Amino acid sequence: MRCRIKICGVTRPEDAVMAAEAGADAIGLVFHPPSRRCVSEAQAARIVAALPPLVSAVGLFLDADTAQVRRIRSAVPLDLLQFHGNESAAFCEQFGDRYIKAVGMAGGDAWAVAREHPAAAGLLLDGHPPGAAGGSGEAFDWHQSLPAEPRIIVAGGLRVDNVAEAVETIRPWGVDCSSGVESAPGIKDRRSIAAFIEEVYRVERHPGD
Ligand SMILES: O=C(O)c1ccccc1N[C@@H]1O[C@H](COP(=O)(O)O)[C@@H](O)[C@H]1O
Repeated sequence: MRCRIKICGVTRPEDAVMAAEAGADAIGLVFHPPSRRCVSEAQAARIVAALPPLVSAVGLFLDADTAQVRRIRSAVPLDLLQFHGNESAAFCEQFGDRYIKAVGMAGGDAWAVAREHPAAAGLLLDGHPPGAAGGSGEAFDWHQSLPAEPRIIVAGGLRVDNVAEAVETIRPWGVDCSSGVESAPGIKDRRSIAAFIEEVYRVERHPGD
């Protein structure tokens, strides 16, 4: 089974196209105003409009209120929602969209979040402490015991030089990378994205190399 790849924190249409052309399965749009990668609705709509077919657009929220999520959903054609804060299952499910629930692995309990969100399409394990924002480039201990779940997405501090170890150790459904493929916050780097995606493909073809 091929490990899916999401490139998150995209702020420019050209970066979304570049990621898709390099092989990304999904791109992420951050709707969290304090983030340096936060996009406006208009910016997000332009990015999604530039995406080729069969590449998903994921909208990332962090403890946003219902009205904000609804407003953005109706302005931007998103394929999936990603909730990166302390959102309850009832909150996440109210929108009727498929969603990914993030777990802050620095002190977070992945089993508890998995139990609390049986309807989540994905469980994204990130390196940040629960309650803090993600996108900080912090990895978590991939060798710790994790829920045996088919829907795990590994995030947090992934880069071209460590993604192979994460994939080999956890064998996740997907990986998600933001700061590790940037030249500046929100500005994606073509070579880093291409190298990152190639590395995921390589480790799947030649595990253990
Ligand atoms: O990218 C951000 O600014 C951000 C802000 C708030 C919550 C999450 C955020 N990013 C997500 O965090 C993970 C890991 O990112 P990184 O690769 O360690 O930089 C990923 O899903 C980002 O989109």
